[in-house]
Amino acid sequence: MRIGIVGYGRMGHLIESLARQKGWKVVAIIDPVMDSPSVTARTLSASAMKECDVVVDFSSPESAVDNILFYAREDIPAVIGTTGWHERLDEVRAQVDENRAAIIYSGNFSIGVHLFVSIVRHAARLIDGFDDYDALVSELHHAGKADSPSGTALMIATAIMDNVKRKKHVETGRLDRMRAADELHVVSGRVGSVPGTHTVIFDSPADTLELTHRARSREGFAYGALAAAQWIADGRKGFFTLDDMMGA
Ligand SMILES: NC(=O)c1ccc[n+]([C@@H]2O[C@H](COP(=O)([O-])OP(=O)(O)OC[C@H]3O[C@@H](n4cnc5c(N)ncnc54)[C@H](O)[C@@H]3O)[C@@H](O)[C@H]2O)c1
Ligand SMILES: O=C(O)C1=N[C@H](C(=O)O)CCC1
Repeated sequence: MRIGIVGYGRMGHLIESLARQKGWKVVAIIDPVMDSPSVTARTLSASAMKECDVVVDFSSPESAVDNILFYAREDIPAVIGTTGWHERLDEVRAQVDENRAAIIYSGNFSIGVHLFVSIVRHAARLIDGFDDYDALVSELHHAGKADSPSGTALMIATAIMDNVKRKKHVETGRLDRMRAADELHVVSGRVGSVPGTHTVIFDSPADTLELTHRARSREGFAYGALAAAQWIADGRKGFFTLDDMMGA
């Protein structure tokens, strides 16, 4: 497999080293600012990516949409790990479908988080029948993270909102007021080098239920992204999520 890496930061470096361990060829590394001789180009172009069978993108929230539309236009199968752009999902999906492209995206490519979201979905269905229980999502990440809330926290919030009928809106801001009963508060903290901790709290007057996923390193994200790279480069077309891949 010949892989291109877009964004050569914390995740890009790890993807490179795990891809090489698998015997894949790293044929392009794109980053506008990273000072490294491994970087092959500063910007995306057809010529910079011409040898790639697949691209793995862990870049920045600001560049994600333009990058995805580039992969779609150039018909390069792509794994999008970058977060912070999901509010433009519908617009991006329409263009990807129009180009009959091959894209898989997820706010979190770790298999453990995929399982965690399934567990939360199931727990939310149970909690839906017990009005005494309120809910909250919290996420902690390293101080260098550029976006909040995390893409994972938004996936978890969706799993709760889809299943707890009394929760109708997600609130991600600081609250200088009382929280309404139909709001699901998603809170973010940034500290040190935490790779990613997500907690769901279901709280009643009598007790508290806490579900936590705690990543020990970034390896889980990178392994999942490389599995997705193999899957998306297989000739399939469409705009997929990690759930589609796991379901298949
Ligand atoms: N989906 C997942 O499993 C998962 C896991 C970890 C991180 N992430 C997300 O991946 C992204 C990157 O995370 P990170 O910790 O590696 O960040 P990072 O800041 O360490 O690295 C990002 C790199 O992207 C580069 N970049 C910026 N604009 C670019 C562009 N237009 N083209 C190419 N490169 C560009 C930056 O120069 C930087 O080197 C974030 O959005 C983060 O939330 C997702
Ligand atoms: O380190 C990051 O940045 C992470 N981003 C993803 C998110 O926003 O959920 C996944 C966890 C790590």
